Amino acid sequence: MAIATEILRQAPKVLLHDHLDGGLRPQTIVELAAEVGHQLPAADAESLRHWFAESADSGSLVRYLETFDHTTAVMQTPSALRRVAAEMVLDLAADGVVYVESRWAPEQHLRAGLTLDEAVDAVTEGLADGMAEAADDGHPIIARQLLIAMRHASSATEIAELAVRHRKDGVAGFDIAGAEAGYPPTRQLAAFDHIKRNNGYITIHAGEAFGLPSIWEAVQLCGANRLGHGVRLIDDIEVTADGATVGDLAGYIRNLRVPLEMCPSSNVQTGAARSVAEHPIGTLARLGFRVTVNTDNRLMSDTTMTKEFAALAAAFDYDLDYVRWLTINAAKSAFYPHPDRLRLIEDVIKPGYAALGAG
Ligand SMILES: O=c1[nH]cnc2c1ncn2[C@@H]1O[C@H](CO)[C@@H](O)[C@H]1O
Ligand SMILES: [Zn+2]
Repeated sequence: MAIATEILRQAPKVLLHDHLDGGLRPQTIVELAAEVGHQLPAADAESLRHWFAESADSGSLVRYLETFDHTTAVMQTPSALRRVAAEMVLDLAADGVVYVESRWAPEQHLRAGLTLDEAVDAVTEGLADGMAEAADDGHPIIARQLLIAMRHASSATEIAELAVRHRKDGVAGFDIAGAEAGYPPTRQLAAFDHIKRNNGYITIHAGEAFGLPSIWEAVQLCGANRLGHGVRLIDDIEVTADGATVGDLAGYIRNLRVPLEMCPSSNVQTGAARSVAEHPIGTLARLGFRVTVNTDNRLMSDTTMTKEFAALAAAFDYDLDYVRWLTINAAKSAFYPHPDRLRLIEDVIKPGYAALGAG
């Protein structure tokens, strides 16, 4: 039986892969664009919402990424970054998210003269605003950030240094994003090396628009502690009538519990999966990989954590206990101190599901 949407919304959820510049409220984009004189492809919030969802639904990661020109364009000042970050926290809290690591690429927010550090400070303040307001509303949430270096750019080491410098401000880790084909993770080896030398945490977008070599480099050469997407890991697995044959790379990832940040709706839009029902998450979860569920870009995919879980529950017949398992997977995989993670699981997640009759 399908889980009621309202139950999924109330269930505590942990979100590890959500782009700050992929989750703006359409109305906020309209207002911020008017302030800076940025020309939008649609005039009002509703048409803009449809424009993003339709344009991102292209079957190509490269075209999907073009839509971000219109979100980053309106996120160039401290007040805009702060507002967008605060609203992100509030929207997620209202959707039942209790912990989020929001990711964004500071280098894309310097066009109006901000320094990298000023940009990070603005987002840090926005996250604090959002957390305070959400707690007042009765929806407490912990919001941290991950800094992204764009994989085609040459500033990755500078961004890695920025991430280390702002660790005490809730910068939980470092990632690379952008077009994957032609930009292997090892291109940014020096940046990953800087993070590792400083005992920082790494997640890498890999195995989304490119296959196993990208995942292998990310894990074995760049030191990824988690994988963004990783859907193509399925290429290393052969499902047989009586089980599955798991290749060496997939076996390594499963054995060492490397978390997979899976984003079903986003993958259908970029063509990494044909449909949610055919998404590798079904097989990977069944085979015991450390699978987590994520939104990637709520604006572009017109999604929420509740919607992602509803789509998965419908496709794979998941019950609330399964949603709880996926949530605990995510909590265990957070770049958050271990004692805090345990507290989140024991004091928030488990009681939250118990109150809804699961666990
Ligand atoms: O699914 C994805 N794969 C690769 N890159 C992405 C994805 N979603 C967003 N971005 C890229 O990350 C930047 C910083 O947040 C975005 O501007 C977008 O270019
Ligand atoms: Zn992503």
